Amino acid sequence: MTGRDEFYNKAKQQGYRSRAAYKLKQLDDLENVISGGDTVVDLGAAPGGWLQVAAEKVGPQGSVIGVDLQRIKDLEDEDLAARVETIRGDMTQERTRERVVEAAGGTAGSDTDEESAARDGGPVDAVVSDMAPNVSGEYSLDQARSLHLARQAFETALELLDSGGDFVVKVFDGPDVDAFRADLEEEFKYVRATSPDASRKESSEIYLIGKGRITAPLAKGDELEVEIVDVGNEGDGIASVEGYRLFVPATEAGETVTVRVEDIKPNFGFAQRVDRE
Ligand SMILES: C[S@@+](CC[C@H](N)C(=O)[O-])C[C@H]1O[C@@H](n2cnc3c(N)ncnc32)[C@H](O)[C@@H]1O
Repeated sequence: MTGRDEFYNKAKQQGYRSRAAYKLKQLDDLENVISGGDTVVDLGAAPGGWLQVAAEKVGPQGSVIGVDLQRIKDLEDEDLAARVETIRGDMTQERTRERVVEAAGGTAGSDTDEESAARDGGPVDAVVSDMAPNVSGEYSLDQARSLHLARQAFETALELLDSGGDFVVKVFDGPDVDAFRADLEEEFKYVRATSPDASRKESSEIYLIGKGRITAPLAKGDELEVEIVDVGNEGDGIASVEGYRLFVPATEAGETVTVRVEDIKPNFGFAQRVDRE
């Protein structure tokens, strides 16, 4: 029996809408991305296999928002259906992304969504994307389209994910995937690449799992007093704010200085001392 038959038959027997349901189960077994009570956004959700699995895992206190170009039929199981909201739309369109943010309880339409989520975290615990383009058969084209969809999912995740939230994204493997992974690594505690057993053997798809979205405890423009606890390789002083590293030029270890935050990255930031202005 091939892998295809095994998961296809299992899905039929167990009432899942797609064999893909087992991929999400395997990804979740590996990295525990969905817990009871979570709010989950499922991108590229039709026909709904991942939606069924996600709705089971979030339990009665959780909720799942599924988005697809195709219409997604309501789940047959009433308990699961009550936890699921679906949106029909194209995730490459800003309007669809706004509808998803609204459904998740965020404030859509502001340019600062991503910036504020980078500081305070957003309303969502996990964003999972199984989006895939219609394949043309020309691999380099399909791969580029798949990466484009994965990047759209990543932007949505940055807008929506709470601090500590997780991201799962499918992408067809190819040369630019390393750069995409490096971008994820800046935003999450760690990133893992995997091909679940339920993926067809001949498939070139991989899933990247970003675990633990990192958010900064500070925002650009904040002024605060910090103690310089160390000096970096470039000679800048380093302060620690709730474990977050802030680089402050022209300071020395042991000094207490007032600084203004100039730039914020997920892992570290830059500030200028203002007590000498
Ligand atoms: C592999 S299927 C998803 C299967 C699903 N995870 C399941 O378990 O049933 C990929 C889906 O991505 C959707 N998709 C592709 N491009 C999209 C886009 N721009 N916006 C929203 N959905 C998209 C397709 O319509 C398709 O339903």
